[in-house]
Amino acid sequence: MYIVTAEEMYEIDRYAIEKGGIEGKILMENAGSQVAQQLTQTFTKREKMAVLVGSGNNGGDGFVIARYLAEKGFDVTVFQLVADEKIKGDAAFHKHLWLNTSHPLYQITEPLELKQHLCAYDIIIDAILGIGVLGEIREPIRSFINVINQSGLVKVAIDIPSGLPANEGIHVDKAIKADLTYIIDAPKTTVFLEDTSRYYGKWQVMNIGIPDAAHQSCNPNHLWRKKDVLASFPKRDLYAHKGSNGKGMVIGGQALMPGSILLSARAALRSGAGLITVATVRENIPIVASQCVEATYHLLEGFSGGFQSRNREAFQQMDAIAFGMGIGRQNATMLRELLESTTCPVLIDADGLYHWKDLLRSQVKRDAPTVITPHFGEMAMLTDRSVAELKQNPFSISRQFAQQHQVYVVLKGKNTIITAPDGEQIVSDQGNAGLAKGGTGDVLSGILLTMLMQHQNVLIALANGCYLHGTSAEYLVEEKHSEIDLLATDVIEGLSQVFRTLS
Ligand SMILES: NC(=O)C1=CN([C@@H]2O[C@H](COP(=O)(O)OP(=O)(O)OC[C@H]3O[C@@H](n4cnc5c(N)ncnc54)[C@H](O)[C@@H]3O)[C@@H](O)[C@H]2O)[C@@H](O)CC1
Ligand SMILES: Nc1ncnc2c1ncn2[C@@H]1O[C@H](COP(=O)(O)OP(=O)(O)O)[C@@H](O)[C@H]1O
Ligand SMILES: [K+]
Repeated sequence: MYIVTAEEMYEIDRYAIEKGGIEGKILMENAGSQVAQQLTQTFTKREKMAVLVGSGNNGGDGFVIARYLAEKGFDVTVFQLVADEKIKGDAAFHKHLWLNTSHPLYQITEPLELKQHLCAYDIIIDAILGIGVLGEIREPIRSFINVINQSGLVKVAIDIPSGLPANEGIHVDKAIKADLTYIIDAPKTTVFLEDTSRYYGKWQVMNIGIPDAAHQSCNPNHLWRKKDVLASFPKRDLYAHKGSNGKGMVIGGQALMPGSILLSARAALRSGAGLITVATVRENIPIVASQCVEATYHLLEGFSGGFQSRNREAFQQMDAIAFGMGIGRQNATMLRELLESTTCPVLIDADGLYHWKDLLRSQVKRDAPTVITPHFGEMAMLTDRSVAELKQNPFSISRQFAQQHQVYVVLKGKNTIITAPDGEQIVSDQGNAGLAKGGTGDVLSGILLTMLMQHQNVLIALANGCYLHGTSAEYLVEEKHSEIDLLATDVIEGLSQVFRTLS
């Protein structure tokens, strides 16, 4: 599935119309008929529906929806919230078809008038403003939105809740707070931001027959789904041996933090790693080894001094390395030497990100992929921005940072945004609030480590890893646990069930 900005959506429509030869009127017919079909399955004929239409093509969708609902015997009325002359083109065409049905059309100019009418209805279909909204919401639409939000009725938005911008980085002035949104063709960027996602309510994407070539013409971001994992997940070879399933190392764990490295190692093993070596300080080895008997151990030397040649030899045998879980914030020497002396992918997480920040000013020479996995707080630290600024612009800040430093960025949150050094982006929206606990990030690092050792394409490996992590939490909360009691260790155990659905 794709994720689009408003500009990309217009480009996709243009391509479908000009190159695909599908007229805009037909796309609008498809959009309206698809939404109407969903509405007839979700609501009953006892519920009275008010379709509110504005001046643009979003309003055009509204006329089509109303026509199909009426055809199916639903009690539906259209309220036109703009002057007649504002309705043009494809929307005017579909308004004409609605008028031909001889069902009523009321033109409303006053918010109070709308309020009085709405008393007689159960459901509002919001087709007032779509992705063409620009600037401050003008009167009288502004007041209409207030009336709708205060109505207490069920609000179903078409494509996007009216007034909400499609793109990140735009202040929300005034918008409908929908209970449900039927998104046309592809989710818009604001579906994935903390502040704006709440306006959508539940959402569902309507396929309106736009050819895939139209999407590919503008190379939009991807939303990673099970079918993408199934198409890209490496198959186990019948004659596989532990070497062919990848050798990986997790480096971290101060004396007071054995848990994080243990979680990463166990998650890496549960994700199918051939061999995992835990590199940690002497005090941790018996603790971690007692709970992770499948791993081998490397005594980490040179923590406070230089890089030991024993370390270098061990690191160079690996297919991928994860660094930083519970390692403490002192001394970036080891990370620098690790990055410069290895040719395998290196993933940097947790405290390791503080070491990496120290290295940003000096040039670290590296040809192999480097992956960083910050949460929003760590990303704010790395980019010298506030968390609030990041939450408003996570896509553009991640992209700029990944391109500038030539790294893969996994920006973790409810929606995890994965960015390649060339700017390509994938979103993983799996998971739930049960993951908002200490240790789940360490589990993710272990899963990603294994994916990195087994997949040629780093971006896809990372997207698959995030899918496994989030889906494990979803299955566990559906069947066994709750978001309250779920622990990081459960997420490791839950991986078995996710893998079974992939074979
Ligand atoms: N071929 C297409 O282009 C298709 C478009 N579709 C629908 O068309 C929508 C986009 O259509 P449009 O580009 O006409 O955009 P809109 O439907 O969002 O309408 C834009 C109009 O809204 C008004 N407006 C904009 N900003 C405003 C503000 N701040 N305050 C008050 N009024 C404001 C202006 O009159 C502007 O011309 C999509 O969201 C989707 O619902 C679908 O029908 C599928 C096909
Ligand atoms: N509300 C949420 N919904 C979905 N996933 C979440 C949520 N909160 C956290 N996560 C996921 O949980 C993990 C937390 O990682 P992190 O904050 O690094 O934890 P820690 O460092 O304590 O192990 C990330 O993968 C993140 O995407
Ligand atoms: K709308």
